[in-house]
Amino acid sequence: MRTIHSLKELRTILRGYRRQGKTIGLVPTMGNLHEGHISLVRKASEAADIVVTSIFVNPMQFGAGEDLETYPRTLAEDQEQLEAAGNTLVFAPAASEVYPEGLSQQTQVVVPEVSDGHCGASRPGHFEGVATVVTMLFNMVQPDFAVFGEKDFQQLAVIRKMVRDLMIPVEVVGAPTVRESDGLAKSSRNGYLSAEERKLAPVVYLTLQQTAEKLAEGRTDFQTLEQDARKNLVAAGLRPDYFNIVSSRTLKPATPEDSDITLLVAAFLGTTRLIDNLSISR
Ligand SMILES: Nc1ncnc2c1ncn2[C@@H]1O[C@H](COP(=O)(O)OP(=O)(O)OP(=O)(O)O)[C@@H](O)[C@H]1O
Ligand SMILES: CC(C)(CO)[C@@H](O)C(=O)[O-]
Ligand code: BAL
Repeated sequence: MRTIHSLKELRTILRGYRRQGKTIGLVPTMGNLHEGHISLVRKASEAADIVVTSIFVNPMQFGAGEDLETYPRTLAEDQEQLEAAGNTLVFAPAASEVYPEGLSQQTQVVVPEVSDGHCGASRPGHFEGVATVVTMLFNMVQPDFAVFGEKDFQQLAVIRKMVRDLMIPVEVVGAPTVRESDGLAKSSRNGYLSAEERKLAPVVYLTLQQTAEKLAEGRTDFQTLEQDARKNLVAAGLRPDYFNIVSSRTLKPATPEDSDITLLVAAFLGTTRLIDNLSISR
């Protein structure tokens, strides 16, 4: 497995693979890898000859006061895990390689509507940063397909819409959320939790499950269910950012006619912001 920092070198190597007729799968990440990321790499390696995992903490998707500076950077440990998972190339560029003219000069990709609510409302500019860097990664790697986790449900919806609208010739593949044994979705940011907070964290998934059960029983009083879920999180010591019951297709508030419904949640435990989701069909 090779680690490449320069775009020029990446392009040269990938050109060689493409000439040999090899298929390329991309797994975009911000590093500090865990079993969730590794499941994406394994999925990619089942379908592609060459798997490229990018590791880049993208400054454009972080807002003021967020954790850009403190976000864990653990390249050596990440490389070990990737090697074991059958990854071919690690692309770990510096910010100056991705944004040579800085952020303010950068063209941006805006994906309206689907970016608007939920995390998009709480983190203004976040999905513009994600859509822009993912477009750039697609242009840098030119993969046949790219794998993204369903843990970041809205992000996946934004990327799918962007690829459709801009006719980007990359297949977007979703992969299920990998969880700890107590249900907590694996996330790099779980590492910020104190031991005490970590014990409380499973309530996020538990609340999703309890609400999904009520929906499966046929309840359509969505606002009451959302309020109850928020109260449940508060009672457990969390500070909910949002708990929204939406149409899985549009991410707009669910209606009683919707058969595919997704529950989206973001909540703070201390200063750590956790996100999760659960989809049901009824
Ligand atoms: N538990 C998980 N299961 C499946 N995929 C995951 C999981 N966690 C992250 N991913 C996916 O891995 C890719 C890279 O995500 P990222 O590097 O932001 O990891 P993260 O652990 O979600 O970090 P953060 O704590 O910053 O949200 C994304 O497509 C994301 O959806
Ligand atoms: C897709 C991504 C790598 C873009 O920076 C990031 O948002 C992430 O890790 O989910
Ligand atoms: N996994 C989403 C990346 C972010 O929170 O910035």
